[in-house]
Amino acid sequence: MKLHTALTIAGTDPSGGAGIMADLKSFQSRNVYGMAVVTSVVAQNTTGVHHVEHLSLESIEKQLHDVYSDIMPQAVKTGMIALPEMMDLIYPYVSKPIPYVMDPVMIATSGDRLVSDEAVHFLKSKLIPIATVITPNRNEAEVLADMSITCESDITTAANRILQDLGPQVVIIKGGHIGENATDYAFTKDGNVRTWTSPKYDTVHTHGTGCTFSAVITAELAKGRDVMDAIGIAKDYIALAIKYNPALGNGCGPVNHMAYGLLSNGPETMDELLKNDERR
Ligand SMILES: Nc1ncnc2c1ncn2[C@@H]1O[C@H](COP(=O)(O)OP(=O)(O)O)[C@@H](O)[C@H]1O
Ligand SMILES: Cc1ncc(COP(=O)(O)OP(=O)(O)O)c(N)n1
Repeated sequence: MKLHTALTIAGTDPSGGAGIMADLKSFQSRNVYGMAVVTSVVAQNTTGVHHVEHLSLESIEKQLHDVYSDIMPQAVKTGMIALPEMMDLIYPYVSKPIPYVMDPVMIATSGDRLVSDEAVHFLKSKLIPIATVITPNRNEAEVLADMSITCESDITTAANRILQDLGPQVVIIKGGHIGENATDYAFTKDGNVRTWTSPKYDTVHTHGTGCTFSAVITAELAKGRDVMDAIGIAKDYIALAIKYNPALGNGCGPVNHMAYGLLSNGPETMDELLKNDERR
């Protein structure tokens, strides 16, 4: 059996909700063989980030070498890359001719900063220009476009600034923190604009939504799917994953990576599915 392959380069979350753990769950759910290079070991859970330890450049380089010299990924994504030196190291790997999805992770939902100011500068000048897709949330888009975003026309202005000044192929400004619905906006370098909307679920359990959304896009690009179709699948996946979140932990809990696979083709609810499962 030939499987498509995808790589994530990011930080960890021992509680399994965000970072590399969310990425690998997303790849697996989309039937893609997942690989992972760890940049930083983060002690975090649903209540916040409690400790961060960056791996040495030597360790990151050796991990990258061992992946790329053996199993070539068909798409790659980056998440938490905390330091400019790490970005410098990663640059030649993500500039290979495969789709590159960049989640410009800066701050966790808990409010904890995950990358340094210098790293943000490097992200803008070096990594974003070579990205196929970037997926900023509202705060990240504000930093990248150097403006505040309060309404739909601000989203268009910010996206155009990011496309023109920083040069990715596609920018998706995610709507988890803007507006009454969860509307995501994709703008392409050649002037196309598309939106995807789902209800905004009234829940605190959205830990790792950005990681999951960008990882599903990466998995679909690894299969050779068109970018817009990949975003559509990621949007349906994340909406169901949030709607059927397992309400774990004492704070902002993780999403449900089984929901899309179980529910996207049928009318059943998650409760009915679980009942059927218990009877088996
Ligand atoms: N409460 C919610 N209900 C439905 N979709 C949501 C909700 N919160 C976030 N999303 C979706 O999850 C994805 C991640 O968005 P966002 O929360 O803005 O990013 P981040 O996790 O990076 O802050 C987007 O597709 C967004 O529309
Ligand atoms: C190691 C690590 N990487 C990224 C994040 C941020 O995750 P994200 O999906 O943007 O959403 P929240 O977890 O902030 O809700 C993280 N927490 N840890």
